[in-house]
Amino acid sequence: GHVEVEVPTGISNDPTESNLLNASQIVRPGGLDEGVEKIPKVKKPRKKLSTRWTTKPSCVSDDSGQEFCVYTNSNFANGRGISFFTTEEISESVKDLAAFSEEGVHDEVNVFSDPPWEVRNIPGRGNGLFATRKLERGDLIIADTPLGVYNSDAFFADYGLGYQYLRKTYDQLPEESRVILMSTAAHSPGDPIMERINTNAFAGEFEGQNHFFLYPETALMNHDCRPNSMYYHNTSSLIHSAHASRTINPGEEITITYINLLQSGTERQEILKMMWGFDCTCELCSGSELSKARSDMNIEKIVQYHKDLADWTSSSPASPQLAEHLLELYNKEHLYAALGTGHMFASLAFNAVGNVDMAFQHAEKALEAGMVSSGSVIDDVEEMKTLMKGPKVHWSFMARARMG
Ligand SMILES: C[S@@+](CC[C@H](N)C(=O)[O-])C[C@H]1O[C@@H](n2cnc3c(N)ncnc32)[C@H](O)[C@@H]1O
Repeated sequence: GHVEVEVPTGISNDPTESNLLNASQIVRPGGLDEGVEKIPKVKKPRKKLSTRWTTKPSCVSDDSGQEFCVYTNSNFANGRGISFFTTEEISESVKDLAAFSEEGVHDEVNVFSDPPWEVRNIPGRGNGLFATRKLERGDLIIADTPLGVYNSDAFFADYGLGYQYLRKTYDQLPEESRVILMSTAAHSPGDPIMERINTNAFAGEFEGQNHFFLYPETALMNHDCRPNSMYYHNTSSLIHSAHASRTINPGEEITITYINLLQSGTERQEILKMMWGFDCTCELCSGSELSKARSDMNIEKIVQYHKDLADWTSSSPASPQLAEHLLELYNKEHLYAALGTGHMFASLAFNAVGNVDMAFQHAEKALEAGMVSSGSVIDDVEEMKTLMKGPKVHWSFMARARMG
């Protein structure tokens, strides 16, 4: 038969598509695990890891004969459970991930006994997270594992049968987790599981293919075009964590971005309306025409500077001054989550003209910022570490000075 489910949209975790930034064009991907390193260790009794599916997989094929099956492990993450709707090959490789092979990997996540926030319902935007304590840049806000991971190729242009398989991903979870999943919002009527994926799931690459990840607690965060937190999704531990990207005061709503922020206000509003059904009334979107026009201009400049700084040909206008200007623009635009990228660019730009001291200083700041940056930025961590070990043997050293 066919899997016949419409394609969900998904809050993107894909750096090439709609992360805040895409700095990794010029750098090689590095350690994807940095995002969770600093969570404090708490000893807790833990259940044994199990890589065995707790329900017999049920499968369905598409037109080309590709099979997609529902795989559930109800013991995952200390009994929270997880369901995959993906290929057999991926279901096999998943077993080697830290999420399934490292004992205690989920002991500090999915714990919401004393969070620094509370859930409040705001007319016009549903539930949201509001800070109950003061948070500083880098502080952990929320970390959870997905209840569902769905291969995007398992979604086709029609409905019906496919929904039955989505339903299985849900039915096979432990009862408590089913309640949590159903308590997430759906912004359109339709199939209850499909619509929850549509409204809440994060899109990202997983084992070489695009998938949607449903993190039900993280899903409580509303969108802001100048968010005060930044998330990072670890595809090995399957932990999604959000950290403050600036100081957040008690009572303030904690927000993330659903989209690439380096787009004009009009573009942002169109996408948010189309994909999540709301008119963005964040501070930036409801500002004066003049302030919005200024912001659009700054964003255009930022996008151009990114291109220039990532361009290592002799015609590139990149320079340390240009990188410093980029950092100023991030601050002006309150794009605090992007500062790590700015420092990374600055470090390379200084090293490229042989200013090792400044290259080192910016590399340090880039690493400091790593925790509050998006996945693509964290990939740059290795790059900065290598540069700090030996700026003069790093590929960027004098790279622009030599071009003359
Ligand atoms: C991932 S959920 C966020 C949590 C949701 N508000 C709830 O009640 O569970 C996404 C949905 O929240 C609403 N939403 C998110 N950000 C919003 C915003 N800035 N303004 C209005 N509605 C928003 C939209 O309905 C959107 O489809």
